[in-house]
Amino acid sequence: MAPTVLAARGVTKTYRKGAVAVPVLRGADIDVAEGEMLAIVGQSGSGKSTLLHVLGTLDRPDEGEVLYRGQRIDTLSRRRRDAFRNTELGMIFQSYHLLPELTALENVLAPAMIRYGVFAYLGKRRQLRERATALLERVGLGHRMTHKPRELSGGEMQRTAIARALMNEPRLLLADEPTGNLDPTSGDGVLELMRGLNQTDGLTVIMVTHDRAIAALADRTVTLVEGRVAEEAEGLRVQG
Ligand SMILES: Nc1ncnc2c1ncn2[C@@H]1O[C@H](COP(=O)(O)OP(=O)(O)OP(=O)(O)O)[C@@H](O)[C@H]1O
Repeated sequence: MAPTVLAARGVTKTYRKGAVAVPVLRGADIDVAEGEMLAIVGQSGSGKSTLLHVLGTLDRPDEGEVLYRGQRIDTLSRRRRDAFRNTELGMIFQSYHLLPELTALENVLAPAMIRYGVFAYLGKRRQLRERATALLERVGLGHRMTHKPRELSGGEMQRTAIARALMNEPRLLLADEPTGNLDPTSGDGVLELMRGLNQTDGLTVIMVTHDRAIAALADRTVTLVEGRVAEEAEGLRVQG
């Protein structure tokens, strides 16, 4: 059994809209094993994105703990959480979140610029550009390096976002409805790419989806029900 790389313990999260409290997570527990591809499913509004954001330190739980290799990460300062995300995690989103004024290559380089700071970045520029170029080639975008996001298709934007997520050599890829805005063919390409990164490079992947056919590509599926994480029986997942 592979060791746990990321875990949530008893996580609660309630959003407040005026006087109304909306409890979203009510004691969620999850263990993500090193090297697995895990799908998180659940009805719309069940808290899938909230859980992913908490696991990825974009959001803090009200109660409970988030652990990375056994160390608390939810209690880190904002600065250390930013650094943690920059070096250990790659994240991709349904709407890509690329910087519109930058080319595909510059978007992929951005995490390295943040990691090293401008001066150190300039010193390593050649090797970092080589890495970014190789990543874009790997995701099939060798011919789109100088295109800006508006000049790319949805599938190409998501591939660029994946290349960017890989720039700082993360151990984990967190994906929130990565194919939600894509046509089936582009979506399949993005999923194949993620599966390949998991199987060939050993990247641990956590993917939120509302689509059980997509979840069936993962090694394991968990469901969010009433703010808690329910493990699915193997047969249930296959039947979808
Ligand atoms: N920042 C916020 N402020 C207030 N309410 C929020 C906030 N973020 C999420 N919510 C509410 O929390 C609930 C869970 O949202 P979340 O996006 O985690 O669900 P989800 O399972 O990912 O949904 P979907 O599949 O529709 O994307 C929803 O009712 C949502 O309206």
